[in-house]
Amino acid sequence: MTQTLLPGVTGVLALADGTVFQGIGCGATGTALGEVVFNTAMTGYQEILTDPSYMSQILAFTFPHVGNVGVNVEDVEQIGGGSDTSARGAIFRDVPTDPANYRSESDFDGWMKRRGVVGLAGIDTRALTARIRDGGAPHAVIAHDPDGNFDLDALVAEAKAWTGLVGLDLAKPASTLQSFDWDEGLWDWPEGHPRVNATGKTVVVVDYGVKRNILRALASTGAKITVVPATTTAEEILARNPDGVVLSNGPGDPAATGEYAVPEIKKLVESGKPLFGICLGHQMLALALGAKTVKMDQGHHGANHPVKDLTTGKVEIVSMNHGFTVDSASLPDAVVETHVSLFDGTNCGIALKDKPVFSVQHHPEASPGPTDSLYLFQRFSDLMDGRGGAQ
Ligand SMILES: NC(=O)CC[C@H](N)C(=O)O
Repeated sequence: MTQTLLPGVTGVLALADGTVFQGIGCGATGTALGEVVFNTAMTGYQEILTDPSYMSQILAFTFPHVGNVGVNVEDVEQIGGGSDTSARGAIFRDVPTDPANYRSESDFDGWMKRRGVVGLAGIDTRALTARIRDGGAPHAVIAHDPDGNFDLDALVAEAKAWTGLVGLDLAKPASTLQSFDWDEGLWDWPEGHPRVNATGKTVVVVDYGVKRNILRALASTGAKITVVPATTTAEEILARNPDGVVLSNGPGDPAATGEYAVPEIKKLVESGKPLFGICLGHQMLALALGAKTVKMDQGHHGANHPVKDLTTGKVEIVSMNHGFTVDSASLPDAVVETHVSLFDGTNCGIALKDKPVFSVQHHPEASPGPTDSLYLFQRFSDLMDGRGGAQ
């Protein structure tokens, strides 16, 4: 197979099946390998690109104009690290624009360069999206070279050789190595993120690649928060005698954490402590309860997904970012399905019938929005207070 490089091309996306999208490079130069997913959110590009759950993925934004609000230090979701533990590449319809916003501290393109996010603009993102919709998320290499030197066959071969996210444990590499305390609350204008004086319950958050806004939303309920590494044992967690435990979001295949995380979560469930799982934490909890997880044909990545809370009958518009899902047919009898996606009927939440344990697939912290699901942090707080059930 020989591909023809068009004149003036400085960025390419080479898919494992040999398809090559050619356009204008932006952000960091070099190459990055990953699974290509599209995100339909119209805002929040900085939060999205710094969400650790996008590790080993290349993000295609369906919204065409990106960059107009610039970047700042407040909107970074990752606790530490760069594009090695979040999105590696980004694809845009238009070349990122200069910032025009009072919160902007720097331009988006320069920030991508410093972070090592390889960018590609000027391609037909609608064609790419339609392709992902029809054929699933492809393995690909994104490349940016201002001189336009690309060995397309070699890039396609690299994409083809990658074995992908199934079976890949990324929670451990995305996690903090050391425990730390957290007291920053949810952002509000004009003061920004407040320091919260914790008066409520003590919560241990197990970090599988946690987003800062999960910690902020918890802190804003008054909880005193300690974050611990992904490999912390149930015994070590319980030795801290927390009022509740949160299992965070994170990248990679939940089933690949079966060696170190799932057995510990099982013990946490047995301990009877209130437990709240989010996204990867939800999937791992489901595995610990005996259910199965599978790779989705169509992952969910966006900020306008309708989810129904079956316990109240209410529909919430939520932020989503997942490529694996809990197989609802595999849920054991002790588990109630509490939330479902109104897009495709996939499971979005579970609770245990006889224990204070629940979890959701979507992102209740949802920075930059929507905030419909913030009530779940209160539900967890109430559960720790012994008020209300998990469902
Ligand atoms: N946001 C998350 O926690 C993602 C969970 C998991 N890595 C998935 O893709 O489904």
